[in-house]
Amino acid sequence: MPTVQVDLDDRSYPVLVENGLLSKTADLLAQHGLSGLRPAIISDEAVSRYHSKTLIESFGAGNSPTLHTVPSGEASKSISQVENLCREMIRAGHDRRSMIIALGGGVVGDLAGFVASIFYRSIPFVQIPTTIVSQVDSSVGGKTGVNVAEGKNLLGAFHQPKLVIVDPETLRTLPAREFHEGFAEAIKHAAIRDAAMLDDLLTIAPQKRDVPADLLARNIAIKARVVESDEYETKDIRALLNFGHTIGHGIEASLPYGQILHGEAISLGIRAALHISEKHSGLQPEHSTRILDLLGHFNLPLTLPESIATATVMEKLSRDKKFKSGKIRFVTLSEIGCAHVIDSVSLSDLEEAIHHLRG
Ligand SMILES: NC(=O)c1ccc[n+]([C@@H]2O[C@H](COP(=O)([O-])OP(=O)(O)OC[C@H]3O[C@@H](n4cnc5c(N)ncnc54)[C@H](O)[C@@H]3O)[C@@H](O)[C@H]2O)c1
Ligand SMILES: O=C(O)C(=O)C[C@@H](O)[C@H](O)[C@H](O)COP(=O)(O)O
Ligand SMILES: [Zn+2]
Repeated sequence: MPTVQVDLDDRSYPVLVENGLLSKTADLLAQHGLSGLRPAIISDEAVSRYHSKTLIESFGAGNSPTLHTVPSGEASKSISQVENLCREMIRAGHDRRSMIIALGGGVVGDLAGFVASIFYRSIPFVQIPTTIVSQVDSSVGGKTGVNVAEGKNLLGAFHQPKLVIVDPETLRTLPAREFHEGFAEAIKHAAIRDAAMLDDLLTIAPQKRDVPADLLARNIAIKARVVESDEYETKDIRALLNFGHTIGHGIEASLPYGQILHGEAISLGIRAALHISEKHSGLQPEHSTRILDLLGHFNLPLTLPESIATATVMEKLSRDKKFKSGKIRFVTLSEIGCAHVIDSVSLSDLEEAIHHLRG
């Protein structure tokens, strides 16, 4: 089975990628030394409706997990849901001998991972991602957390999962819009590290919920290699995974959470970052066009909704975690596959790039 090993000393773990793995979860946990822990599944209502039965049935009669759900969508990535889930788990008798299984997209993974990082001062967790965003990106790397009105992911912790189980078959129940949005992150990985993968992504038919396991695994491996070189984002290497996110997060936080999906906001953020890359890093316009065409292939937005004011995006992005001492650190491409963090981008460059998204 395609497996991506994430090597992080005593926090290392494998990412297993194969159709049908969801129904084998209990055996996989046992094979990875996790069967002695009492499982609590955290999911959202839509994902739970489709997939929690298969997961729970994998445990048979013994060690049956408890199930805790939140409403579907970005608004659930909140500190109030963290408290609800922790209290529900305490009432269900969970303690330090428990583990969390996050079953869902990036919202569930980030939320459940954060709960795991603080519950009884931290318990282990396993990711079972069910969207493209979460399969290629959020389930790997240990960034967990929640949003606040002031901005995206501003509260959180680094907490690596013990195991990631990717079952591409779970994607078959994803609505079209949610399937498409995930490709913004997959395209981001190719754009920063692997030009050839752009052509492989173009072979995916956007109307089908079918992504080859080996292509998923290769895309996941890009993220894994970056995380291994800079787990805590202190060396300007992991920050490269933020390509498209400075303006993208600003756009996402400018509307009530969930109105624009994360991948959709990142598609816009990538277009703005390409524009800045042409001005500041010598990116050739035809390279931008290649990436924009691929975003278009997955029906991703490239034009900013009129209802979003530039000033609001500027205010939200001012809290970007990459900024240091008020200085903007921005991720650009000099060519496809070559990303850099630069500090020559000014506030007026950002404003101009947001304006560019209106055309
Ligand atoms: N931690 C990280 O490194 C990281 C990386 C990328 C994104 N993120 C975060 O991930 C979040 C976005 O994740 P997402 O795009 O997966 O959103 P999501 O988790 O909200 O899922 C999107 C929608 O699809 C539904 N859904 C999920 N899986 C389904 C399935 N298999 N069948 C039917 N419906 C399904 C969900 O109920 C939800 O309504 C954002 O909060 C973003 O900040 C985190
Ligand atoms: O894992 C990372 O590092 C990333 O930057 C992945 C991003 O796709 C993801 O959206 C992440 O949550 C953004 O990180 P943040 O630190 O800017 O919140
Ligand atoms: Zn992202």
